[in-house]
Amino acid sequence: MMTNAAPVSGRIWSKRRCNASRPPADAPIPTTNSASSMELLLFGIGLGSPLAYEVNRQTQFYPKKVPHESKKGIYRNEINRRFSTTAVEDSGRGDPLPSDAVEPAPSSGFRRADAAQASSEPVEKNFRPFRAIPFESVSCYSENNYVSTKEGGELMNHGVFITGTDAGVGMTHVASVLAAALQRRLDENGGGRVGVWKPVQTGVRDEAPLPDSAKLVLGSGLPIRESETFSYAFPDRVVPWMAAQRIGARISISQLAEEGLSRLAACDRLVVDGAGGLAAPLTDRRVVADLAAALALPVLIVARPGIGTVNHTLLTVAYARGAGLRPIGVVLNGYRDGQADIMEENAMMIERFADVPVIGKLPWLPGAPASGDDWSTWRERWADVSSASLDLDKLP
Ligand SMILES: Nc1ncnc2c1ncn2[C@@H]1O[C@H](COP(=O)(O)OP(=O)(O)OP(=O)(O)O)[C@@H](O)[C@H]1O
Ligand SMILES: C[C@H](N)[C@H](N)CCCCCC(=O)O
Ligand SMILES: [Mg+2]
Repeated sequence: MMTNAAPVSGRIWSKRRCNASRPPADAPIPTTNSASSMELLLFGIGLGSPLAYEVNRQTQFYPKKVPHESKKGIYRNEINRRFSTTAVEDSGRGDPLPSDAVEPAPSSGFRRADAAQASSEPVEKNFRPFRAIPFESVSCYSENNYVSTKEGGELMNHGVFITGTDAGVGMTHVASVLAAALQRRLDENGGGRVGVWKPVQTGVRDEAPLPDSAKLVLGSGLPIRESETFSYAFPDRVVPWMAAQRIGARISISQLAEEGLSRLAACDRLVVDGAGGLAAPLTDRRVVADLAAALALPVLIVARPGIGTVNHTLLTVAYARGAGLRPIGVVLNGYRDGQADIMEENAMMIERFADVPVIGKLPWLPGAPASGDDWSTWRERWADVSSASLDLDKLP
């Protein structure tokens, strides 16, 4: 259940506070190995959960044991409560959407053992996800908030939602490169703060490669803590809805929208790293496009440079527009030797048929660090490449 009644004292994170809490420019960039122990206890603390969590010393934010039977919001990064302006009592399944978008919640939370029961529930036919969450409903999230819908509309001018034509096309890579480039440009023009946000990430495990939240921090070089960059993290590398369901959790779009608006207000530029692509399901009836629409953010589409990308990109642009989103650009990422000609042809066709500018053509730069080491060298190499390859003037 979500209670809208009392704003939580001290939860409103204004721009002023945001700047005040920003580490000094010469502070060491926090890495996954430098967060304090308090910052590591993200799950359960503050929720009164009796469960004790083993903190993963590698990624330092994900509990080693995922307590499937927990009813509290163990899958939600509670550090991000600072971005929440309303008191939230987590039901363990996330919260229903307001007004007519309210969906019938199952009588008990999904558990792994209940998967058969969950899948036997009636499936709504002809379901059109992004029609069900009109932008006006964003005002619900702002009721007790200093961000009004109108201001929220203006905020879209300084945020960008990164999506892609497929999983693995380089969305997180482009998001971190873009964040670094935007910060550099702000620094050269009187200062300001760029934020990065990963609303939902999957495949976060001890043995897995770095999670996207870590890549965003290490790849952008921004002086921010990884623990503050993501909201939901799930162990299985699958579609977010399924990843949540597998541990008996449910992603709350309304909480993410509220959090996103507060994050937008708290920095000068916000780069949001989506998940999977616009049509990737986040819940049983919401897809990534719904989140971008709730935030009213323009979308930047990351696509492959070679064969197949024209079709994938035009489909993504059409889907974005159908969802009421504004595609502001395409980045063709990872072209290799010998691919320049086909990439240029593809860029021309994408611009012609989709009427969206190709604002970046990023080469494949081998040698991305697999672990947390050597990122500063990698970033320096990328700074030169990306400043020549991205047209930031085409962004809001
Ligand atoms: N231009 C590039 N040069 C070199 N390596 C790259 C480039 N783009 C992406 N990569 C590498 O390719 C892999 C996939 O990129 P990335 O994680 O950004 O993809 P993604 O679209 O965010 O994937 P996911 O769907 O898993 O979130 C990463 O290991 C990343 O470092
Ligand atoms: C696991 C990966 N890192 C992404 N974040 C989520 C994958 C979404 C896949 C969407 C699909 O299967 O069409
Ligand atoms: Mg990614």
